[in-house]
Amino acid sequence: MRTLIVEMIEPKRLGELVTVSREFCEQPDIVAVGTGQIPGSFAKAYQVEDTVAANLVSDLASLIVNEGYEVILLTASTLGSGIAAPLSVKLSAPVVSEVIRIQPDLVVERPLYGGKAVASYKLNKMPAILTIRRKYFEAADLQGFTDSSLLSITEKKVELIAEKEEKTEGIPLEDAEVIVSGGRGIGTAENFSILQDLADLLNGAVGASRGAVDEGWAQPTQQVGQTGKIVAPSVYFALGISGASQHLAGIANAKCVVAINKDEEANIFKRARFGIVSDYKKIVPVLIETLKEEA
Ligand SMILES: Cc1cc2nc3c(=O)[nH]c(=O)nc-3n(C[C@H](O)[C@H](O)[C@H](O)COP(=O)(O)OP(=O)(O)OC[C@H]3O[C@@H](n4cnc5c(N)ncnc54)[C@H](O)[C@@H]3O)c2cc1C
Repeated sequence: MRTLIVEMIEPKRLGELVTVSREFCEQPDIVAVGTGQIPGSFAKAYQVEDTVAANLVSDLASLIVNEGYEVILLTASTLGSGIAAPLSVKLSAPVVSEVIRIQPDLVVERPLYGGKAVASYKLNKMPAILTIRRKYFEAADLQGFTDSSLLSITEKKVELIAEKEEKTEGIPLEDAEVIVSGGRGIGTAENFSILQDLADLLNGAVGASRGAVDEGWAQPTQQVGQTGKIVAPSVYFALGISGASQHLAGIANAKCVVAINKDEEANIFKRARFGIVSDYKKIVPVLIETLKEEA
């Protein structure tokens, strides 16, 4: 099937979409968004520097119709979701968002109800647009680079006039292999510093439940869950977090969850591979000391 990837030039994201594309075709085409060389080997590559979704939709739609693409793959990101919805309207094409698995015969799966269920959809009409949830597909190893031709934008509906990088310290939650998250059970904003110490030792990042964010102990950007970040670390520490379904929705793809909670009935223990029923203040300092000795 003729498959088109539309994505920012970022090897990991492109690699994940290339893996997905192999379910539909041997070699996809790409519209690479941004500047720089396009990593990997694509049948045909177009490049567009404009990163504003609203500006890309009309010309993307024309390209898709002219070239006869059948499957359009984007990441479930701000850009991908920003393109997918209006593109679907313009092409009268179905869109399935947050896809986590591709099954045979054009069946795709996505989580529902904050990860409590998985829904399967059969794609009956082409072109079909899929946004793919990050970290559910192993990124393909992209060798070499592909030359591209320019995809010109006919109408700049919105102009990006400034981009100011927000200073965030440490590793972004979405990329972290280890996350140490705290909830309302942490007790105070100051107590979060011990979570940072543990995260630093493990080269990880500090996350939080909405409970902790609502208390003002952590930043909204640190919130994990249904209305926060969807993360997929190798190890996720949940300290003083009860394990509400909305929080669990954010860690559905975490490989190993370690929970420390005073309440042995806490729901988080149902999701945890390792659970310690205790006050985190007794456990975390010991963990930190042990890790320092091992280092
Ligand atoms: C529409 C909607 C969207 C939501 N989105 C999100 C979201 O994205 N992310 C999210 O996290 N929540 C979200 N929530 C809120 C969610 O329902 C819970 O209220 C929230 O996750 C609770 O946070 P918590 O576990 O930190 O707090 P609590 O539920 O108050 O739990 C605190 C836990 O800490 C334990 N504890 C206390 N002291 C200690 C100690 N010293 N040592 C160890 N354990 C201790 C307690 O036993 C308890 O289990 C959402 C809710 C709604 C309605």
